[in-house]
Amino acid sequence: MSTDQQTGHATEAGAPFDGRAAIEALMVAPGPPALGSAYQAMTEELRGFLDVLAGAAIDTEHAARLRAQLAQMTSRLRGLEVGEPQRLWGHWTDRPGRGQALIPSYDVPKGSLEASATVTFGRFHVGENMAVHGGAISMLFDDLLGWLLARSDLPPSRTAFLTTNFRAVTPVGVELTVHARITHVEGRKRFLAAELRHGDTVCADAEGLWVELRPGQP
Ligand SMILES: CCCCCCCCCC(=O)SCCNC(=O)CCNC(=O)[C@H](O)C(C)(C)COP(=O)(O)OP(=O)(O)OC[C@H]1O[C@@H](n2cnc3c(N)ncnc32)[C@H](O)[C@@H]1OP(=O)(O)O
Repeated sequence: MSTDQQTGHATEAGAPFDGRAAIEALMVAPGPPALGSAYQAMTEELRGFLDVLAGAAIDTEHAARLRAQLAQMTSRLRGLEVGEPQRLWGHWTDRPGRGQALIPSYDVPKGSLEASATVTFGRFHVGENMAVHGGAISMLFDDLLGWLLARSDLPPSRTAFLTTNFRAVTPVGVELTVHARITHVEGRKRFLAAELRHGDTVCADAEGLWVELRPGQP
């Protein structure tokens, strides 16, 4: 057994990284519940920080002070860096948001072919003119549909394509509804669709293909 230098995953000597096994391993919480609660609270605080920072008009002195504080935190964390399978970020698969701040938190039930959830974008995700950035919306769809599949009984898969249509401006700071569904499965191919609404207004929708990973496929 050796360690993949890039990902930190344990591999049989000379064997390639196995993406399917890595996704399956993620279905177990990476630590005890107390750490999960603390980590989830920390990522929620981070989301709040990024939203306030993205909306704040700070002065030069404030920016310099913040930079110094962030640099201090970064250097404290440097010594704690681990490989991909050991990291905690995004791996709290037993909790809404999974302990990450890339996209807003949402929750979908396990084992279903479709799900609805609520989600609120903050100012960190603003593109311009108080509209949510289109890339953030696509990222939400990719994550949500991938997560719906990960929580289904189907074997692990990966996004092959994702097409997003932006139908109306997506507002920031208000609760939105998102609906995701697995529309059909053909062999290794899973076709999915999603819709993001603000009240009765469809803000965006998406269609995508996920392809089941073969055992041993990266
Ligand atoms: C804890 C979990 C957290 C979940 C939430 C997080 C979600 C985040 C999700 C991601 O960000 S995933 C990262 C973004 N995606 C990638 O990096 C994928 C990169 N691409 C690949 O790895 C491969 O291209 C892929 C696995 C998708 C497919 O390669 P394969 O070699 O397995 O597919 P193959 O060529 O055997 O094709 C299988 C079928 O799919 C079809 N196909 C593959 N790619 C396609 C494509 N792009 N468009 C249309 N069809 C496609 C292909 O034509 C064929 O159809 P048929 O069986 O009918 O002949």
